Amino acid sequence: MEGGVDYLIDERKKAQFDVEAMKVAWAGSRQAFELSDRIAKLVANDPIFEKFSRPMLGRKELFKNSLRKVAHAWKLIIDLRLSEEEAKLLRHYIDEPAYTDLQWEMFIPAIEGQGTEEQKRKWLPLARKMQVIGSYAQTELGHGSNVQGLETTATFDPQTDEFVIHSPTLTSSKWWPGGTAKVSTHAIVYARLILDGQFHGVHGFIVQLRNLENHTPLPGITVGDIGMKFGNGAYNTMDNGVIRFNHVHIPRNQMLMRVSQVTREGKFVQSDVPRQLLYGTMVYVRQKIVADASKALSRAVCIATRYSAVRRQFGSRNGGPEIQVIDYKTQQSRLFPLLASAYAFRFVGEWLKWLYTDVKQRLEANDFSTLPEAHACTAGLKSLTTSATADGIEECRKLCGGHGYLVSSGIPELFATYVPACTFEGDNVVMMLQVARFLVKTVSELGYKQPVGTTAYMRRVTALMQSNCAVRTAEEWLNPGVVVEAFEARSTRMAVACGQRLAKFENPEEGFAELSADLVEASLAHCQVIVVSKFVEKLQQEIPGKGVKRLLEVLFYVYALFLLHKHQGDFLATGYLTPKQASLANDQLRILYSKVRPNAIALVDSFNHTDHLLSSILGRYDGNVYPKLYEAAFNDPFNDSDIADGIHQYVQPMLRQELHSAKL
Ligand SMILES: CCCCC/C=C/C(=O)SCCNC(=O)CCNC(=O)[C@H](O)C(C)(C)COP(=O)(O)OP(=O)(O)OC[C@H]1O[C@@H](n2cnc3c(N)ncnc32)[C@H](O)[C@@H]1OP(=O)(O)O
Ligand SMILES: Cc1cc2nc3c(=O)[nH]c(=O)nc-3n(C[C@H](O)[C@H](O)[C@H](O)COP(=O)(O)OP(=O)(O)OC[C@H]3O[C@@H](n4cnc5c(N)ncnc54)[C@H](O)[C@@H]3O)c2cc1C
Repeated sequence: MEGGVDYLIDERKKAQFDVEAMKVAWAGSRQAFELSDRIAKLVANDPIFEKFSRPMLGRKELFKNSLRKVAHAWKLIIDLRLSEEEAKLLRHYIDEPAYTDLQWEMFIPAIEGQGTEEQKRKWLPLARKMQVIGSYAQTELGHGSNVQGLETTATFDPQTDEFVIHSPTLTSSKWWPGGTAKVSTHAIVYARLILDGQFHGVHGFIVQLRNLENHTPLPGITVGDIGMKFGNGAYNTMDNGVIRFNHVHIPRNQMLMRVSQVTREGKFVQSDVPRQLLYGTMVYVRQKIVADASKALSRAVCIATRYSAVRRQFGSRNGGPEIQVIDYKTQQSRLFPLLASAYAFRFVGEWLKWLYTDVKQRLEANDFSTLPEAHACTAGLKSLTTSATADGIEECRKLCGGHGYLVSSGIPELFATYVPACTFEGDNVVMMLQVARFLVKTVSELGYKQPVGTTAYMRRVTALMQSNCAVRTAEEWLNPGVVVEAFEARSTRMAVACGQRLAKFENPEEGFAELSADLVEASLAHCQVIVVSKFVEKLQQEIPGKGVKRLLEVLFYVYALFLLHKHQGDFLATGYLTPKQASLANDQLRILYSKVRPNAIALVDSFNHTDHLLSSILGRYDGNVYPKLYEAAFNDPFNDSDIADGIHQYVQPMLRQELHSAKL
């Protein structure tokens, strides 16, 4: 049976909405759609950006090939005069972790956020022209999450007007910074500031690592790669490094001094800027990671959905075709919530980008009032979206059955590249505990301070604690107000319950540690309120195109009611829902799946992913899966010869019972 092509043609005819308009809704605007479409095609049509063979390359070849791609991309950026936004898209579509990610997403933002005007004037033009290449060296062998526990020291030497950067212990070795092992010429190194024997907190320092002429490490610097990482290809295109400093001297003006300054005399000056701004780069990157989650999840979902329409299994009658696996209700109940999550994450990512831009403008004007909210939102949504996306990619692999385990399905490499997002830029549990601190504070202040921003719903604490859900039929769940209220009530009740239990502890920190598992659950509930509410806000906007808004509404209900079903224990335990109401939500969910079904292929086509980006035989746009799987198997270099190396040496002696005399 080779009819995958016909199956997808038939599926596309079933769509009940305007796919081109949905592409625009997904992209955010027509202009954003046209821009990303143009850059995606530019990459897909350039043979240098080929990536299908990546998992078969050895590490050195892989890395060199990655350097070649970056150089080619930089040449394109210059030749075609691409803007920063276009260059960012180019990096996205090349789809290969590389040192430039650190340059553009961490080194430059760190200088922008934590540097003085003078430092920005000096370093940013150099970095933007790639005349210096920078990385972000915060994590050490012994500490990653606990930034205040870092051991690297930066001791001021008043004689020379320099800082001495030093790694006093093995565990103080910088460990993980991307781009550092082989490429970066500079790094922002986070170190303990020591002035006249006194510790003044952890700060960022611009440290030159390599000679700009011959690329050798500078005296006092030992640098190398930390070794192969999870999966073939995947994150191994990145040179994550280890660095050891042996009393390396840098000029005083290379400490990032927007937050605090060190004078020529070696005096510490704390400005009005809050210390937390030192963590500002992480807020920026967490926001970006949330925006990227929908890109990764939508890729996996696109592959699994197209393949589920092509794949047939069981149920043939009178010699007719078997059932498309997408028609199994179990397949739908696993796949469609992921499809809906991709859209939900897309919209919350768009909102978070707006929030970040607003906070950034305020910070530039020395208004720090919204920083705690921005920190809680970026930390929490980073945790929620990356955990769900990593789990979702793995679920998509299983939805593709055995073929999903093939590298040529595109899923293993996507998974291996994606999963570290649950750890980097803040371990997901550690991040949820940051949200918990914010929530606990909000709840403890409820009596005298009105919560604002994403916790504003807790102003209605009395109503949310006392009233119960009024739903009586499955149909009544199709009301955004009813759905959002259910999430708000559950979240408020969980947060208040945590607050009440915490109040019983004499030592609040001890109580926080003891209740931390419950606090993480309360934080997740709050973050789900944000995602659900932002989806509703999106639906309140004008969304042009036949049937587009209706389908997005269906996806909203799928997302929200699936979460409600998954976490029904919380909704029932907090007493907002009755078991009957939870069961009605589940009945509605089944009805919603049947509304998604005819539109499923068109909904994943609306992501506008090229075959190059998907790099998946199962997810091909044309559905021509089986012939191409067969072809790829025989194109694998392992099939170059019928007789593999080692057969004559190790297998044949066994067959001939001559192993005793064979040389092994
Ligand atoms: C393209 C991208 C490639 C990505 C490659 C990967 C790169 C990396 O991974 S770089 C390394 C990233 N590292 C981390 O993310 C480390 C995670 N750890 C932390 O962020 C922090 O250390 C912490 C937040 C977990 C704890 O910090 P600590 O100083 O111990 O802070 P407290 O818990 O005592 O909190 C003090 C106070 O500050 C608030 N706060 C913490 N972080 C931020 C922030 N980023 N922005 C604003 N405010 C922040 C925190 O909420 C506390 O507030 P109060 O409760 O009001 O005191
Ligand atoms: C692919 C990749 C790229 C990276 N790139 C960079 C980079 O460019 N620059 C850089 O500086 N760093 C980088 N990192 C490092 C990364 O930021 C850290 O690994 C991350 O912040 C987690 O810290 P950790 O490794 O110390 O984990 P740990 O904190 O040691 O976590 C181990 C376990 O302990 C738990 N845990 C820790 N603290 C607590 C707590 N307070 N309460 C409850 N549980 C806790 C965690 O949940 C986790 O389960 C990278 C990491 C990876 C994987």
